Amino acid sequence: MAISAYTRDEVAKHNTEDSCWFIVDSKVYDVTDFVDAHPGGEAVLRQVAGTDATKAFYNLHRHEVLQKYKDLCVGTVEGEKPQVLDPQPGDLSQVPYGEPTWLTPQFKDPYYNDGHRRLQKAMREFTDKYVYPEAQECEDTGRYISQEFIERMAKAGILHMRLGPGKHLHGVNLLDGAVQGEEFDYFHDLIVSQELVRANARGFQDGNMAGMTIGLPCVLNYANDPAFKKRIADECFSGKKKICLAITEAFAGSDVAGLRTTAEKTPDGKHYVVNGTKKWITNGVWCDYFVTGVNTGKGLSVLLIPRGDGVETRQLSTSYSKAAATAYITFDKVKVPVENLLGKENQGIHVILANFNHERWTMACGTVRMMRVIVEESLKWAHQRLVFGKRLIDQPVIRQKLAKMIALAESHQSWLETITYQMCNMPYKEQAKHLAGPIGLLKMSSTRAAHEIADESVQIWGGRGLTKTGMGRNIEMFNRTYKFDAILGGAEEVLGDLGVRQAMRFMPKAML
Ligand code: HEM
Repeated sequence: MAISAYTRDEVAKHNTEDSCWFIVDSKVYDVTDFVDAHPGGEAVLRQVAGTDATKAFYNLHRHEVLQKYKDLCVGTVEGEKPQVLDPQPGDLSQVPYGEPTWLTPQFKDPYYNDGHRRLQKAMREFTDKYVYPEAQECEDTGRYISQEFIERMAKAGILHMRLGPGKHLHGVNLLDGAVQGEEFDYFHDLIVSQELVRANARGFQDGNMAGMTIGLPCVLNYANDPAFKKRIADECFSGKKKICLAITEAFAGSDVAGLRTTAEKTPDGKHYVVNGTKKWITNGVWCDYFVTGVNTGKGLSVLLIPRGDGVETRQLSTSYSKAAATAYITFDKVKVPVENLLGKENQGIHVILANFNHERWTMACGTVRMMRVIVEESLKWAHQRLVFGKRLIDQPVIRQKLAKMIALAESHQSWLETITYQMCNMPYKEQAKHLAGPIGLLKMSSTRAAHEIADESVQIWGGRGLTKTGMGRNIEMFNRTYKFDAILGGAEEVLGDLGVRQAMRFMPKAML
């Protein structure tokens, strides 16, 4: 349909009961049939009928409202061009500090190659087109991730990529050839993690197969039978079956030696019988497989327990969305074949520890990207919000807050990239020795920085930063949920201590 052009005088005539038009950013909107449905009420729209309502609109709405209601746009103002950026799926942000340095055209960077850039572009488009709408709906309603969406990710190779570099990626079609599985390194991994976070829904972020990301590596690395491993991997990577990691209990969190879920062998030696409970198990509500930490008498063991007789899961209500499907699980005389043992009996601690660094590093990737989202949102808001006749950005106190937020986001991205570079260039076994400490410190420091950014941003946004809908909803979401990263995967204090204890091991006899 051809877009009509109207003069401002023509628009001005549409200020009657039967015809209500106004201008936003040189575009003409006919809201005559929408006034009754307008969430902000009819009166406010009637007050601006026939006028240019650009300032009023952007003081009260996010730009995406206009994208959602684009059908109300009937034309443009003759001789004028819209000034406000209209981001499309896949676009990079043009807001200063809205993207990391390597995605900012005027800067050079030492780490990323063409393959990384191709993957970033493909992931951004996928996230904007498919992840964002699914994430926002699930986050709001608490609905669980849909099977259709899981299969879409499986087809694009995203489920494979979530586990990081490795043989499981070889020969897999990754986002229509954006990257070859054989080339996939930790910078690709970082890109996947950081792009997915842009769906701005912390509960859904975990609901989006986080259990698989931390549970399936235990099977890939520690299954004792190749056929068994292949079957479980195929089922999970295709999205047909879902898997999660079930270690934590109400009795014991980080202290895995205190686990009270027991597994006793049957007299014929063919099964374990499992009894006990698990708490805060991400995705547990809808999972088919539980990679479970159990006490086998002389130590900890890890079993892959399929959902079946004696396994019950129920939803826990936490401060993020129910879309995360966080579960309380009970195992009541559950019979598990001995073939489902991962690693060796009583030596399960190795199975659990092996993936910790990757999990923590992935969480740091997410936290650091979310910090940047908050910086970008706050910069936009400070430029568009008018109070006492001035923009917020014109107040020195607001600029101070932004300066602190930008510095925290930028410095943590740089530190993250330095560590990622080491991960790319160090054998996995060496990483446990040399990088567990730095990764622990990075995660600890990122979540402390997130705490500062959440706090400062709410002060900038005021009531909107405390409101779940509308302009400040991402600020509200971040302020409510940043703590998940400060607790899950190792609490800040535990990780800080780990970082210093690792340094102590390498301390020379250096005297002052
Ligand atoms: C095409 C034009 C418009 C559309 C599609 C629209 C849509 C909406 C929507 C969806 C909301 C709910 C909050 C949100 O999601 O952001 C809202 C709230 C609101 N709108 Fe509009 N609106 C339009 C124009 C305007 C204009 C021109 C004004 C004022 C002059 C206005 C005043 C308000 C107010 C006061 C609220 C409540 C804000 C709050 O709770 O903070 N709207 N509008």
